[in-house]
Amino acid sequence: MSDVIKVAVIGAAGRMGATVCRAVTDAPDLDLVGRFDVGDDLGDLGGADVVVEFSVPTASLANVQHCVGRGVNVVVGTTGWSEDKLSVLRDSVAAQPGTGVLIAPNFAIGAILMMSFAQQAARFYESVEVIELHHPNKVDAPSGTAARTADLIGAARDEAGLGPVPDATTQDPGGARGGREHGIPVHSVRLRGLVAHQEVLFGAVGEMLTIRHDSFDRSSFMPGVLAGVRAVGDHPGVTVGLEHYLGLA
Ligand SMILES: NC(=O)C1=CN([C@@H]2O[C@H](COP(=O)(O)OP(=O)(O)OC[C@H]3O[C@@H](n4cnc5c(N)ncnc54)[C@H](O)[C@@H]3O)[C@@H](O)[C@H]2O)C=CC1
Ligand SMILES: O=C(O)C1=N[C@H](C(=O)O)C[C@H](O)C1
Repeated sequence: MSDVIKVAVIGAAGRMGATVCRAVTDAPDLDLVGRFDVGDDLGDLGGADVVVEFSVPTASLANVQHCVGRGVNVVVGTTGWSEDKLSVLRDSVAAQPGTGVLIAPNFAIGAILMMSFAQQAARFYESVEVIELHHPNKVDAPSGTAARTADLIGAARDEAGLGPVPDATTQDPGGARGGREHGIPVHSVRLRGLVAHQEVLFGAVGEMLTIRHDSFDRSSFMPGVLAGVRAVGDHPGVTVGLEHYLGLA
């Protein structure tokens, strides 16, 4: 049984945490050794080799630092990782050489492909907008996936020398044009019945390209989470995006 990976979950009582606990329990090569949620003492993390962290943006950095401080690898799904937070985390990880942290804004394979396709398409289109649609219990907007998608598109546009997206709006008292991430308009919809969905709309003269991904169930994230758990030990340092483990980046 020496190949079995011991896994603990932080945020275990949440929608994602509970789904991860079931997926880990069902995987023959993984052993669920700890479930932690708000207020719990993380202590020695139940002796885990790998921790999966799905909590809230305000708590995630401290939770991940607790794990890293003990040399435990972490797979992080929680959103809200600003450059400032990442920089603090990189310093903590540098003090624990060999420890790996994977931060993935989205673990669904189709969502990773959607971001990759959008990055590829970005330089060919003058106009682009991102629409993300989620369940109404989501606390953050825009979604981590939308922010990441806009960043990738914005960087590709910068590299291609494209200017700002065309937009003649001068009157928008209610914020109908949405927010901006890396200069890209991003719109957040919250609707009962939805799980996690995103459309990227590209426009050029006489044509439009739509790239859409839908997660209808949280099971869609589990193959990516488990792939991260199995591989994080082979990727020391901080990695942002599961695409780096999948040969897509
Ligand atoms: N990367 C991905 O593929 C995905 C990421 N997410 C992200 O995961 C996060 C969690 O999403 P959900 O499970 O839907 O939320 P949720 O609200 O159902 O669960 C969050 C859990 O974290 C717990 N929590 C709060 N503070 C904590 C702390 N200090 N320490 C430990 N646990 C704490 C809560 O009690 C709750 O049980 C969000 O940031 C969401 O955007 C969600 C789905 C997929
Ligand atoms: O809160 C969610 O549900 C999700 N959060 C992630 C995000 O913010 O991008 C991933 C997925 O969209 C589901």
